[in-house]
Amino acid sequence: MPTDTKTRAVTEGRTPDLPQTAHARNTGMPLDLGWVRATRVNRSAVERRCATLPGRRSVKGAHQAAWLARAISLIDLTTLSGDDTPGRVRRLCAKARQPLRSDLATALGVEGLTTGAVCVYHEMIGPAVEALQGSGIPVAAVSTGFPAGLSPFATRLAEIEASVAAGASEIDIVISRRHVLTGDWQALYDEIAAFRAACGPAHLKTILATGELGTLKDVARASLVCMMAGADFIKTSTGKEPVNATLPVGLTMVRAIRAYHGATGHRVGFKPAGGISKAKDALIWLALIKDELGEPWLRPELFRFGASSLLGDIERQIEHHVTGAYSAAWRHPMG
Ligand SMILES: O=C[C@H](O)COP(=O)(O)O
Repeated sequence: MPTDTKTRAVTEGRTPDLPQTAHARNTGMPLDLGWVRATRVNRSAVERRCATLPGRRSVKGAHQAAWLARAISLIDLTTLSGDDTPGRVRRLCAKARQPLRSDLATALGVEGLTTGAVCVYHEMIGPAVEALQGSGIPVAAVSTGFPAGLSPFATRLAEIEASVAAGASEIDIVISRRHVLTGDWQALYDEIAAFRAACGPAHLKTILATGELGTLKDVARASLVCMMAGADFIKTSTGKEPVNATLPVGLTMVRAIRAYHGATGHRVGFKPAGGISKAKDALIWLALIKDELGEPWLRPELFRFGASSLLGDIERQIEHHVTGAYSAAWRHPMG
């Protein structure tokens, strides 16, 4: 297909232009222990459903490029390394501002496309805020003793407040896994409600660290409790657990979001994170969200990928779509 035909098809099928309706924050609700304890998950049904996703939902050509462009707009471009430096964060922010090479963005008709956010540790908020000035791209900070979440409670609250004061408008907290593992739902609710209060205007993303929760039933119950306590997003993983974002965990969480929306009218966002590094996997996640939650969730206010290396692979696939050739992965550095 000649490039101009491809370009037109992508532009017609482009998806980042969804109407940006105002999104009311989840205000939470009192802890409903009856609902929490009655929640069950049929693991084999979930696994069967997930097994059908990769084959059934493959999109090709211009549609695939359009979905990949949409995926870029939904990435929390992340660096969470002990050796992060202001220079690395500035390079990452430059990538967030212009995630696609300009000839590729032009060919797809997505000039001005940016990632959904940049996600960093507290000490890197300053350089990120400075580098993103004027771009409208939010800075997200991981918090509350990320990734284990085992520092003193007062320290975790103070960390949130410090990150908001430093300019983070999204706070990715880690929950106390022990509250889930011991079934202490009141303690989990109280913790998340306090984190939400400490966030003030910043949006609260609650990381469940699902790889450490044991069962899908507890993933569903923890998801509900976090939403009842006022989470704006529920997020799978820190990226540091041995098992991170899996489709069964994702399906369980989005069904909890759907149930909560049905009961309260509040739309809570979803962020799969950790180990999502291939464009084809991003497409499967988007298909899952479209099937289970529908189009309203496919925008940055309600869906993000937490990913440090996904963008590079997406850029390679888009380059292949536009030019017919693949470039080496090293030509798409992140930071
Ligand atoms: O929240 C984001 C994750 O830490 C990123 O994980 P990743 O490095 O496996 O993409």
